[in-house]
Amino acid sequence: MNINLVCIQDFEDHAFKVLPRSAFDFFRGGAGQETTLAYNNTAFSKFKIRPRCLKNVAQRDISTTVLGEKVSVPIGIAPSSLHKIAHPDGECATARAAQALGVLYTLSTGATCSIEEVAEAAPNGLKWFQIYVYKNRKITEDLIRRAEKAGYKALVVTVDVPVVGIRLADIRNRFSLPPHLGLANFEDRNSTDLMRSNKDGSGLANYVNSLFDASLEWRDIQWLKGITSLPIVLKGILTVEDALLAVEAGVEAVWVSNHGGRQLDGTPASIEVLPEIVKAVDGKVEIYLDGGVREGTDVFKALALGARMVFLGRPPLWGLAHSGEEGVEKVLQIIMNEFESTLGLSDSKSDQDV
Ligand SMILES: Cc1cc2nc3c(=O)[nH]c(=O)nc-3n(C[C@H](O)[C@H](O)[C@H](O)COP(=O)(O)O)c2cc1C
Ligand SMILES: CCCCCCC(=O)C(=O)O
Repeated sequence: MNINLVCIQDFEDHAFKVLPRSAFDFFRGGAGQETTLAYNNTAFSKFKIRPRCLKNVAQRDISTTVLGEKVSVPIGIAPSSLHKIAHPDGECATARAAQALGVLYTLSTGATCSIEEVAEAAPNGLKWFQIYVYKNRKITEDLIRRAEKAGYKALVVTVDVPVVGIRLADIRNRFSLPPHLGLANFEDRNSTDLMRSNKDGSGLANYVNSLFDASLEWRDIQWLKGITSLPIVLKGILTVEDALLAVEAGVEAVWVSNHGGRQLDGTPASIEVLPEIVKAVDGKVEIYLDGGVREGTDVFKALALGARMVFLGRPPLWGLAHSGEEGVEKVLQIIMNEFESTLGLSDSKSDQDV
């Protein structure tokens, strides 16, 4: 391990050097002029930490619980697709690293290792499964059955991708699934081949816009609740109105997110809208946040503003690109250490004090 890589930005800089350009752009990029992507990365600096002192922080506990399950830290791994583009071990390596550190891992529908392979690679780690709703509902239902059977503990339903965001870099690069890789959760080659059809731009956009169900409505959450007993987490909420509708729909948690700036450009940073959502939801369900979390101080700020957990999207991918499982572990350790240090320096013993 290169000891010069001491923060998450160092791992991103390293990934820029080693990944093919279209892969790096796919992972890093956002939608449109990337204003939301940039807000996500800068908005944390608007919030300042008020440190207290002399409160005996010799013993610090960074663990917490999420939907009733113990995790070693309130930092989880957000779902992201196509990990084998970053490293041949793909999502199995990411899940193993998460398991080693007691970190919650969320597997994407668009993974390059299957639901079952990841469950086998990290049998003792806490794992959630992220689902997209397909026009062909049977596809979604089958994925849910497999996730239940394989021991995933919650369903993360992503609601901010009725169509794919306009990702200019992917269009310019004609981004597509490399020929040696497949969408491991699908045996049907025809649909996977849609992701390779990049003559007019992004193959990923062709796939999503052809297959995902853009007619999804709030009442479909009842359909999902009716076909699974897993807790449901709604990912991609950015307004008080939708957070309240989510609570009314009976979901277990709301995940505040703008999809890492990859969907609608011009939306606020997720950390900006967190306080109003927390206030409106008033403790009725758990609230999580992702988008631009890169340092332990960001974790602290999100918790102080009412999030129960934060999630990392790109950082594990940078670790994976560096050295597979070991690199993901290193990235996680860095931010866990930073968070523990922030607790100490602000005179907090645990997330209860934040
Ligand atoms: C390369 C990449 C692929 C992603 N794939 C998915 C996905 O399959 N499902 C999903 O719900 N979110 C996906 N996301 C969004 C992340 O879950 C998360 O919301 C976002 O990356 C958080 O922002 P951050 O990267 O600044 O941490 C993806 C993000 C990236 C960067
Ligand atoms: C099954 C393919 C999923 C592609 C969507 C990936 C995604 O959400 C992203 O941001 O990229």
